[in-house]
Amino acid sequence: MPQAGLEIDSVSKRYGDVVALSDMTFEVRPGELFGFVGSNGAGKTTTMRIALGVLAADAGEVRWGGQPITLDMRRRFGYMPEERGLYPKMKVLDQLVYLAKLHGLATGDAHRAAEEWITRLDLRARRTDEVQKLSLGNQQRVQLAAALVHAPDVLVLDEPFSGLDPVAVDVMSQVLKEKTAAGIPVVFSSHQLDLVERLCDRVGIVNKGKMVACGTVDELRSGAPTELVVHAPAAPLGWAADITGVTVMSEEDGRVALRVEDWVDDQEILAKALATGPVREFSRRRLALTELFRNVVHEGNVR
Ligand SMILES: Nc1ncnc2c1ncn2[C@@H]1O[C@H](COP(=O)(O)OP(=O)(O)OP(=O)(O)O)[C@@H](O)[C@H]1O
Repeated sequence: MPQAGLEIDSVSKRYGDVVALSDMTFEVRPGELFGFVGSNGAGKTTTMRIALGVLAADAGEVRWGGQPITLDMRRRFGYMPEERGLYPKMKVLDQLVYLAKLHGLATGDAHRAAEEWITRLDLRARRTDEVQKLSLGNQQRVQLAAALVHAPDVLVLDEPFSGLDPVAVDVMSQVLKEKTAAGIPVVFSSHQLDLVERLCDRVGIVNKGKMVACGTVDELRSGAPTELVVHAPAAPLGWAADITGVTVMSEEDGRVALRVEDWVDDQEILAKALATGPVREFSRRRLALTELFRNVVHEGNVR
C-alpha cells in the first residue's frame, strides 16, 4: 500500500459562470476514514467526480500514492455516485457479477465476490430481483456492494448513508471501518454530521468550492468558541453581559449559557459568578460538529 493516499491538489472547476471548485485541496491518507461535509451546492459531488475521472478539472491534479491517476488506477477505485449508477432492469446478482468483471475479475471470482457482498449486506432474498423493484434503501445496499465487489484500493462514496435504516447504517459503518483497518483510504460525503463526528478520523468542511476547515473534530474545535453553562441562582439578570469575549446565549432562573472566545480566562468568569453568591454549576460543553460546521460556514458567508 503506498504511503501517500488520495491527494486532491488545487483542483478548480467552473460550470459556465458558476465557480464550483476553487483550489480544492486535501488528502485522504491510507487507512483513514475521511468525512467530506458542506452545504448543498458546496462542491462535494464535483470533487468526487473529478477524483474518479468522471469529470475533468479545469486546473489542479488528483494523485494516488504520489502519482497522477491513470485509467488503470481508477479501475482499482470503488465509487458510489450520488446519482446512483445501477441498471434498473438487471437482477441484483447479475449486476454485481457484471460490474466485478468490468473491473477485471475473472468470472468465478466475480461470482464469489458478488455472493459474498450480497450475504454481507443482507440482500440474499433479493438477489434475483430486478434492481428497480427494490426499495430505495435496498438499492443503496446494492450500490455499496457495487462499489466493493472488486476489492478496491480506494473508496469514494457520495452520500452513502442517505436513506438507510439504522441497521443498514450500522452495517455500512462496520464495512467502512473494516476497509480503513485494511489500509484503504475512504472518503464519504454526508449531511448527517453526528454520524460523521462519530465515525471519521478526520473531517473536511467545504464551503463555496473551497476547503475551509480540515482536521480531526478536536482540531476543528481548537480555536473555536466553547460554551459554558453557569448556574448562579442569586445572580442578577445580565450579570455576564458585559464580560469581554463572552456572548450570553440564554439566561433563565439564574442559569446562563455563555459562548466564550478561546482566549478568555474562564476563571475570571467563575470569579465574577461567585461574586454574586453561590455557584451550583460551572461546566464547559464541547461544541458538536454540527455547531462547528455552522460557525465555519456562517463566517464564510459574512466575509
Ligand atoms: N452539471 C452542472 N452544470 C452547472 N452547474 C453545476 C453542475 N453540477 C453542479 N453544478 C453547480 O456546481 C456547484 C457545486 O455542486 P455540487 O453538486 O458539487 O455540490 P454538493 O456539495 O455535492 O451539493 P449537495 O450537498 O447538494 O449534493 C453548485 O453551485 C451546483 O449548482
